[in-house]
Amino acid sequence: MPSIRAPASKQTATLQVAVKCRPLTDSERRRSRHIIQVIDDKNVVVLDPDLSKDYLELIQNRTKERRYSFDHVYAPGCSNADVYKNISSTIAGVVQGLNATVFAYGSTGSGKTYTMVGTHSDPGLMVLSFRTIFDLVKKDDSKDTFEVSCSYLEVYNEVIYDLLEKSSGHLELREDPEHGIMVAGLRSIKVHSADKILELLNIGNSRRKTESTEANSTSSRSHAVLEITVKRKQKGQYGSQVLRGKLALVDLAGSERASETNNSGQKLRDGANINRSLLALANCINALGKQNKKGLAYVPYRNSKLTRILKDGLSGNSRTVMVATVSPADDQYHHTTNTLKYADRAKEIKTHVHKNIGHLDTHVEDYKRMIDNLQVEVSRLKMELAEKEHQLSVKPTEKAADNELSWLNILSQETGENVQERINLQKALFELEETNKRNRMELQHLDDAIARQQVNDKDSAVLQALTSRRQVILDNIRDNDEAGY
Ligand SMILES: Nc1ncnc2c1ncn2[C@@H]1O[C@H](COP(=O)(O)OP(=O)(O)OP(=O)(O)O)[C@@H](O)[C@H]1O
Repeated sequence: MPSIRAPASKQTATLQVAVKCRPLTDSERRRSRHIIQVIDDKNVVVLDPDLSKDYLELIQNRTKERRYSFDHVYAPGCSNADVYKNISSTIAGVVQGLNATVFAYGSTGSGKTYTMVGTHSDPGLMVLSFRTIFDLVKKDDSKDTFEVSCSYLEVYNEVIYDLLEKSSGHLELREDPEHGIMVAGLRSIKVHSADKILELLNIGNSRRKTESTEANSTSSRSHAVLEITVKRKQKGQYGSQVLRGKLALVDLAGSERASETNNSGQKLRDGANINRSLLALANCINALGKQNKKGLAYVPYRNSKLTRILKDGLSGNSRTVMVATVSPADDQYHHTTNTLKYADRAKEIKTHVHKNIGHLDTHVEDYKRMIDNLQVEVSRLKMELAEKEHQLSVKPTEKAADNELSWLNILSQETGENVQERINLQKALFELEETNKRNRMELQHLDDAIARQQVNDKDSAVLQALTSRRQVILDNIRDNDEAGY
């Protein structure tokens, strides 16, 4: 028997999109022009720095500015606390059993880490969020009891690591029918104060892969996800129930163009992997953004670990905030307009929010999951131990055999990864086929309705609407078919 009750009602929410423009850095101030004008708290204009276009624009009578509107726009003088003011109610919902996701999206050096983590004098959205959670728990005057726990992971080169483990092994994603995507073996630590989470956040950040790149001296080379779970136990007249809210705070690695960075070797490979998952994210945003207007589009979540982890935040049970970060420097124009293009599409994304209500037997599920995680951990430790013991007992003459063995290990690991990849592809194809099956059904209904209109009603406006909808669905089927190749 599933312990989480089917929600009585789901509410549709629209992804909240904010744009934050950072100030010019000292070195940029010497060499760059400021090309962003924040008109008011919802509108921003980006000036095209390419002066050679002046004449062309003039004769085409087109403006050289691009204007965008978002839920919120923050000028360079705004602090992280200013951004937080507009999302604090979303964070507060976590204490009431609702899920929330906040992610920063932008090119390298645009201010994502500054926004999410912040500094001592300007704490970021991660720090402000868990302060709110503990304030609300402390101020709560009901008889409810609370349990707050925290996990912190990074996705680096398409591999998941636990940032709260000193030497974390590779972690795998699992699909739990009840809880969705889970990371097997990820530590979740119970915390009793905001200071404790801050301590864990700092420890995790010190383990995070960062590098000095041409574009940013402390560039994040991995995507980091801090997850805070609040379990609220309520004792009522007829028994107890548990509300479980989950907050995912995401600091993405910076996208960059290989041609701009002068990176080579490992840095170049990192960049390619970072771009691969960011491209997958952009493709998901694209597909979800047009879903509303264009019927069912295939959403390629399975193309990267990052998009699988963010799936709930992008379309499932979550109130979600995207903070698009941009630099005002003229040499960042293409990055800025690219970020704003995706931010603009993200405004169309809908999620479906409901409270996570469980009864006390939810604990049984928790224990099952904990045992599951512990088993993964135990088998990992056993393997490490066996490997160490083996290394200690190997004599020099056995070195060759040992090399052979490690080669075989690598081969078997790679085979395992290949099999997993094929399973993922198979699942993706299955989802694609399902989407198209539903699109074809709608097409059939539309054809029937068009035929009826042509014979009976002959209302030209309705006929036109049906025909254009039919075209949209056909386009969609074609797009989806292309995605399947
Ligand atoms: N609002 C701000 N006020 C002052 N400085 C800022 C602000 N936002 C960002 N910066 C500065 O800009 C630089 C780049 O910021 P940050 O490291 O946050 O970028 P990023 O988008 O996380 O980059 P990457 O993707 O490469 O990790 C840093 O020196 C940071 O201190």
